[in-house]
Amino acid sequence: MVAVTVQDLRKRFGATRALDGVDLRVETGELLAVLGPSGCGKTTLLRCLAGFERPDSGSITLADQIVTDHRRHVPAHRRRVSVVPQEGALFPHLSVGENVGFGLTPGRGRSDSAAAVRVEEVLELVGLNGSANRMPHELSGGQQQRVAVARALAPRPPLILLDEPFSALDAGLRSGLRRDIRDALHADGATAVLVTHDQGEALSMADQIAVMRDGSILQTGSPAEVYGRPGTPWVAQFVGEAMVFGIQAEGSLGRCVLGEVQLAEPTPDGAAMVAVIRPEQVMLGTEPESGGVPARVRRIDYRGHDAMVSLDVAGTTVLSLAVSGRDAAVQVGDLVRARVVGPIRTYPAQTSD
Ligand SMILES: Nc1ncnc2c1ncn2[C@@H]1O[C@H](COP(=O)(O)OP(=O)(O)OP(=O)(O)O)[C@@H](O)[C@H]1O
Repeated sequence: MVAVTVQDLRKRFGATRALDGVDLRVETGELLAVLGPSGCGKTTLLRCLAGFERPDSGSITLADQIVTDHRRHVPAHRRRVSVVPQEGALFPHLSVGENVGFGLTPGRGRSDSAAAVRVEEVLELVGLNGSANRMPHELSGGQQQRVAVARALAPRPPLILLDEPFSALDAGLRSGLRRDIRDALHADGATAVLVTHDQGEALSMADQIAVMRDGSILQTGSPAEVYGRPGTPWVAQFVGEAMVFGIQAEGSLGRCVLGEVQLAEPTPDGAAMVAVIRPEQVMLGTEPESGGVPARVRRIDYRGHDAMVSLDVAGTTVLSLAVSGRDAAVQVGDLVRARVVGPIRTYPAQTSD
């Protein structure tokens, strides 16, 4: 079932086209991440969904109700959309329980005790059971964001908007928090849109990713689809590490700076193409019979369980991802061999983005 439909949404600020025809669908119970670089229009899209901003044209349908089109603009407070901002969302003078229960007004068939049960339920979902009587200043930044998510979940809104909710937190804290918040949203059956410029956040949390650039959605798909079958070289480079090389293709084989490679799809002979190669597709060997092409190790960025190895291959910089304890151990200055494994995706050379 579709929970949110956005059609041809447009919004200009003076000469800037912040939204340039955005189309989007979010299924009920799904977490969709809108991923794009700074200034691509993510916040404007989020504000239009929340009802804080009125677009110039296009429509938004929320739970089968048109909330924005050329005639209508349902105001924010009547959309029942919950927003989890970057930080500082809690009322400092209210306890955790009072913060979470804030939107749960008694009446309309809801009793105080039902509200209290719901408060405990959502606090448990975000891993903060038994914290209802604590005050916000007694909590860490990560715990405060958990409370903000619990508060967003509590009234069972048709849509929860998360605006880079972990950007103010330490990197070390973020991965566990992302996992817990994703699990809490799923366990409650919530429909959510997360806006972020952080590809790691989008890949690890989202059911679907919509990649945005210059006010438009370039590609929508599952994290595996967007990473494994990027629609354009730009998407490949924005979502993960990717190298783009010129390639001479002949049927299902291609020749590039890394030698002969297998192509994911046959290419028309003679067509000008580029290849997109990910660092994990470049294997290093230390023996002459390893195959591939000669490469000089220029730099190693060690990251613990893996290392990003920067190579010079005939004057071109090539990256290889080496997994500790599995791949060849190399040193800066070594002459090695670099070989591409697996099928390579190609794109017409004129595809600039
Ligand atoms: N109220 C406004 N007045 C004028 N220009 C605006 C306004 N809001 C946004 N813009 C412009 O619209 C474009 C999109 O901005 P938006 O904030 O939606 O992007 P973003 O992807 O959320 O960026 P960031 O990640 O940096 O927050 C930018 O060029 C921005 O300068």
